[in-house]
Amino acid sequence: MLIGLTGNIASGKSTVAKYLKELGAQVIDADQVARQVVLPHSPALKEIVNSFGPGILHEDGTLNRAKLASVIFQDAAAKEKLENILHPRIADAINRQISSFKKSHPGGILVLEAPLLIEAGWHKSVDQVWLVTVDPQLQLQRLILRDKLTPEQARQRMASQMPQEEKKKFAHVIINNAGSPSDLQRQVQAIWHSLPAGY
Ligand SMILES: CC(C)(COP(=O)(O)OP(=O)(O)OC[C@H]1O[C@@H](n2cnc3c(N)ncnc32)[C@H](O)[C@@H]1O)[C@@H](O)C(=O)NCCC(=O)NCCS
Ligand SMILES: Nc1ncnc2c1ncn2[C@@H]1O[C@H](COP(=O)(O)OP(=O)(O)OP(=O)(O)O)[C@@H](O)[C@H]1O
Repeated sequence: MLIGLTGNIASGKSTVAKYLKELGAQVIDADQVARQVVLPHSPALKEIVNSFGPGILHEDGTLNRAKLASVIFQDAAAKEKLENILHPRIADAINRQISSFKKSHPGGILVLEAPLLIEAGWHKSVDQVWLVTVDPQLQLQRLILRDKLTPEQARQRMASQMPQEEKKKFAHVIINNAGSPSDLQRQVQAIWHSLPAGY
């Protein structure tokens, strides 16, 4: 069974994924895969330099993520350009991991944690969509605190994603992260234990 775990920025996906791992789930983290495809000398990094210029790299040849973020989160065309370079490669890498999991764990549960699961259309390939939701005020607070962004930068990042209300239409399970971390953990445990027997 493949579960697509999604939610907007700083909604709490990684925290949910951490609790799921404690329960024995295997998790693929799409943000992590996105980092692997842009390692130095990768074809994706070369394409990014061709599109955004050599100034998008640090002196040591690694991607300057903060600089790229400041470009794409205030320019929808630049964001689309980056996604066109990265998403096919991220999808290929994820599909390889899914195939290998299915071979090694027939009938097992695999979680794909992906912020853009629905925007990228990957929700069509999973068995269930689990959506982590959070009130925008709390989301803003948690995002500023975690990533040390200005309120303006945080708002730009939030505005670059599909509104949470729209995502609810695609969700089989909604995990409301308005409470404490232990409230969240209890919800995750309850959902996990309600999965059909055999998984
Ligand atoms: C712009 C980049 C370099 C910023 O890197 P940074 O280390 O600051 O952030 P990180 O990668 O940890 O992402 C943090 C969060 O930003 C949001 N986010 C990232 N990319 C996007 C995007 N293209 N559109 C909307 N939100 C995004 C997600 O909620 C994500 O969880 C990086 O996010 C990136 O390469 N994005 C493009 C690839 C992508 O679409 N990744 C999403 C996973 S499929
Ligand atoms: N219930 C909660 N109470 C307080 N803080 C929380 C709660 N849930 C998550 N957080 C904190 O909020 C921040 C965002 O959570 P998390 O990193 O899990 O979100 P995310 O959805 O994975 O974000 P991203 O899309 O950026 O990867 C983190 O600093 C996390 O520790």
